[in-house]
Amino acid sequence: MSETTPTTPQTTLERVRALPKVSLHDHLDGGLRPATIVEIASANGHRLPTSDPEELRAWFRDAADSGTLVRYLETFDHTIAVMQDAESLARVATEAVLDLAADGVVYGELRYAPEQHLQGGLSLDEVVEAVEEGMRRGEQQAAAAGTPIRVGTLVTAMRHADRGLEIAELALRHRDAGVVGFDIAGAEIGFAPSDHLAAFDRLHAENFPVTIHAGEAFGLPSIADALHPCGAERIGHGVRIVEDVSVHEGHDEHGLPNATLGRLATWVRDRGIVLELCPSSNVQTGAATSVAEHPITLLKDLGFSISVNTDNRLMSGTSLSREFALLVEEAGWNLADVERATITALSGSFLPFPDRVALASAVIRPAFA
Ligand SMILES: O=c1[nH]cnc2c1ncn2[C@@H]1O[C@H](CO)[C@@H](O)[C@H]1O
Ligand SMILES: [Zn+2]
Repeated sequence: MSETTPTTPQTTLERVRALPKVSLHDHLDGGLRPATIVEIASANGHRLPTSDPEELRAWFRDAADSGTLVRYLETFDHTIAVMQDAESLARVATEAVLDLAADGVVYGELRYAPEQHLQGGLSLDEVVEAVEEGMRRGEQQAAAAGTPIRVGTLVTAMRHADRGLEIAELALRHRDAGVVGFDIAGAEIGFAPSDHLAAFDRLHAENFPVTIHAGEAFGLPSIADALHPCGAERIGHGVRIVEDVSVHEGHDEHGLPNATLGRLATWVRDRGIVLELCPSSNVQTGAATSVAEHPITLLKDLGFSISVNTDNRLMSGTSLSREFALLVEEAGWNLADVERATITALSGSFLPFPDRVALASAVIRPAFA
């Protein structure tokens, strides 16, 4: 950050917000506006911890600050409860697109698990149709507001449930209508990616891209399982790949940390597997101690393909700009690091290749130049 005026956290945040960014890992049901939750809950009778939007915003952040993934995930009961009819699903999707666009995101992938939105009588296909409708509306409104954004959705299956293949088929049915990829999420310990191998095999037989949450609450075996039998194109989180990296004293001739990589970490780095890292979320679930000490900075310095993400903007009280600003303020990142992570995210995205090239050359490169 080379300028004569001193940089403060606020100015860093504003500078990063003005730059075009790419978001790969953002849960639709983890990013609702508190006022929207209050409004829909009062209409559908769902009881919330508080009906004051600002108190509710704080409640989510505090409750998610729990130290374990399982307790962090309990907070989703209150967002999922207000996403059970077509109108609410479309509204939440539109607002998510507008909120990303206002934060300077120019391409985003939003994920959610359709199987969690059936309590009001919708079918799986109706859930996906409502979300896609809301996404298109969001894109149109963002363009009209002068903050153009393109979004794709990732259809997620819950790893503890037994519907992987059915959800994979659902994703395939909507692949030309906005669904760009497939994911599995939920509690990681005890629920291996290969429990859903039939889904991943089916998707790969149809040349459909997959990302898998792995290496967040469980370690290297989870990442290896996601990559090899399951063939994930990207890894959701993957932060615990650092358990296969030993750091030694000192630095090499380029000023980079001396480290030895195990076979799995070598594979992930050398194949350029894009990791969807989510610093603040990891601090809340206990996967990292702080943003300053988050392994993302070591992984960046060692040449891993890292992207920066929010995971759940509501639960972490964050935005993509804020995640980058924290890395700049607390972990020594500069704007070249922000640009590199943005280009990496774009390269790993499930957008068609010519669209990625166009976005990089017409929007991202010029803004950082
Ligand atoms: O960081 C995470 N790790 C694992 N699962 C998650 C994370 N964030 C959200 N979800 C889960 O994904 C579902 C669909 O969006 C959410 O309902 C939540 O249960
Ligand atoms: Zn996630």
